[in-house]
Amino acid sequence: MDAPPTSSARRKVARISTAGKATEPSPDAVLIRRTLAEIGPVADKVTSYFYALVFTGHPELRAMFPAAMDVQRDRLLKALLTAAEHIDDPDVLLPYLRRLGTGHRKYGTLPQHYPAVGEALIHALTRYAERSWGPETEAAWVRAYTSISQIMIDAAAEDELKSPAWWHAEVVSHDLRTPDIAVLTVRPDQPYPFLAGQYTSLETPWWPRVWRHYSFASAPRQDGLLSFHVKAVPAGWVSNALVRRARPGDVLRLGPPAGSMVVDHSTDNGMLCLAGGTGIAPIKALIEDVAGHGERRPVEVFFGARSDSDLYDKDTLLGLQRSHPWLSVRPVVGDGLAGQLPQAIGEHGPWNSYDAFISGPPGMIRSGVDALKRIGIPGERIRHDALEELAGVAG
Ligand SMILES: NC(=O)C1=CN([C@@H]2O[C@H](COP(=O)(O)OP(=O)(O)OC[C@H]3O[C@@H](n4cnc5c(N)ncnc54)[C@H](O)[C@@H]3O)[C@@H](O)[C@H]2O)C=CC1
Repeated sequence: MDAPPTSSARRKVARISTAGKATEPSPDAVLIRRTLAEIGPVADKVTSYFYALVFTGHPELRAMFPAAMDVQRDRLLKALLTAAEHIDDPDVLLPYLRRLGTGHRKYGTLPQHYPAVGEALIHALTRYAERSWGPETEAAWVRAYTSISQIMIDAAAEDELKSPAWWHAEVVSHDLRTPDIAVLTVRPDQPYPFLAGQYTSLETPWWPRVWRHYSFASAPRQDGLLSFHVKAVPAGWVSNALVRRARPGDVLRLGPPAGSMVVDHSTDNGMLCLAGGTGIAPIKALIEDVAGHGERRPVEVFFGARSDSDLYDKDTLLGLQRSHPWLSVRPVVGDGLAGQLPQAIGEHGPWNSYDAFISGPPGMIRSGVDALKRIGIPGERIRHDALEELAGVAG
């Protein structure tokens, strides 16, 4: 996914970030952050105004967004503001924007749509960042948006040469494991290359243009089938449709794979995996990946669930444990994985030569990262999906 940047993208970021090489932020970054600080408290108003400007100025763009603009509502604006905030940091910015650019292909985004969005952004900021706004600030934002949009456009154009904008995928099985959790297996209409531990975006036929992220629950398979573990969450458009409505024969759409919570096969470090609820799905994929590579590195899984019935995939995991002597799976049942986890991990180990993988609700990921750092695993050896992406997982 995060292929090396094109030379034109590299040039652009190099230009905007020259001053950022030092520890001091560049003058543009200072102005941009001042604007962001000013609009922070009125973010909701900025968001409504921004979308109203986009849709009234360019009604043809409305059809690219879902009918109900709840979660989707502030995604685009938030992504642009996040990118602007990191304008000095090409290491973060480039992979982020390239993913955003390729991910936007499934919405039907074209290069000619970007100026309309840029104009709305500048107008919304002019209105709501009155105190910090002026010609210099405006010029900094125009430069930032020009670079941001060009990187996204370039990434989409490059991706177009090698991948479809989306895949159709037919549901081939639907297994209701608990009243709220289903395991779905789908067959994509074209080969779908991905790595174990990654996730995709998924749209159901019942709620057009409402996309949610789901991790693959298996490593890539010979037969090309993909599987997902889905929990229906209250008011979740996509999750309820997938759990309660989807049946074999229904056709979903999938976006491109994303995520960097993948196995580094260049080491034989042990792997410490923490999973909460349906967060076990990508961990199961990682286990299959290690097994498929014929490796014998220790893999230790702590699988947290609120109750025994939420350990819906325990039998599969215990089956894997029986076949693989290097694998150990420990269910941790209770309300506070956060409270129990440090103790559970502390009873085992030492973990200093392990890489860590965390998957589950955002709160669990946050407290899991803290717990792992406390037992001495450095941040760069802890992998998890981006929390802002997970905000769109549930639902
Ligand atoms: N790649 C990933 O990271 C994936 C993440 N998910 C996310 O996993 C979640 C699964 O939901 P459920 O099965 O309902 O999980 P859940 O709410 O039942 O929680 C699962 C476990 O996490 C613990 N936990 C929950 N919140 C916590 C917090 N704030 N601090 C510490 N521990 C906490 C619970 O005690 C329980 O042991 C969803 O939010 C889904 O979006 C699902 C699949 C993949």
